Amino acid sequence: MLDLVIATKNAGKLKEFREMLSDIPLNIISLQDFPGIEVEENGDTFEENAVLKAKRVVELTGIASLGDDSGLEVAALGGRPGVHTARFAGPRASDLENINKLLNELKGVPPEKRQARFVCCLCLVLSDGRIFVEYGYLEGYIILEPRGTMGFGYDPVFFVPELGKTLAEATLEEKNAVSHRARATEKIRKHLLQYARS
Ligand SMILES: O=c1nc[nH]c2c1ncn2[C@H]1C[C@H](O)[C@@H](COP(=O)(O)OP(=O)(O)OP(=O)(O)O)O1
Ligand SMILES: [Mg+2]
Repeated sequence: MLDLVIATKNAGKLKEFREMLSDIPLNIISLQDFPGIEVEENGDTFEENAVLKAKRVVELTGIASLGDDSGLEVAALGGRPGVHTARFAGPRASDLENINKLLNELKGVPPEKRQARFVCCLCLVLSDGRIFVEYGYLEGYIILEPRGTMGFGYDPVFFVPELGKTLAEATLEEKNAVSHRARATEKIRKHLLQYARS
């Protein structure tokens, strides 16, 4: 069975990928298995960063890699925090600090004007250098107070109308049925199947 390195340090993303890709015969590893690898996420777009992550890992390991760069675009903030979502409240910000910064910036904005979307850009780089890029999106609203304990990142404040709950109130299966990451993964699936068979 071939290895696939998910080019992430985020345990929440990794858990979602493991579940979504469980039917593909690949041995899924991550940067937890390569603690020395640091990727500077200095791109101006999700795509640049997803490509940076996967290319760097292939360069350093020689193993095929899937990079995920994702984030939140909030309409009332003109699309911010966007590519800066992970460091919204500062370079080493925790999920809680980021959520608090977001809720503060949206203070006074009424519920119907709190539309947001999650964006996920995935980049698959094979060891022969071939590159595939796909996007997925999830529309929702930023609620006034965090709700739920599952998931990671901004999940407790992201309400999904099609689920009738926040992403942190959704099970892994429910989140994976609709999420930006799941939708991008569906589009990249055929390339992963082909790689697994190669
Ligand atoms: O499904 C999600 N549910 C909640 N929050 C999410 C989700 N997807 C992305 N996000 C947030 C987390 C982080 O604040 C930023 C991604 O930043 P991003 O650089 O892509 O990921 P990361 O730094 O956590 O891990 P890594 O770069 O090692 O893959 O957007
Ligand atoms: Mg990151």
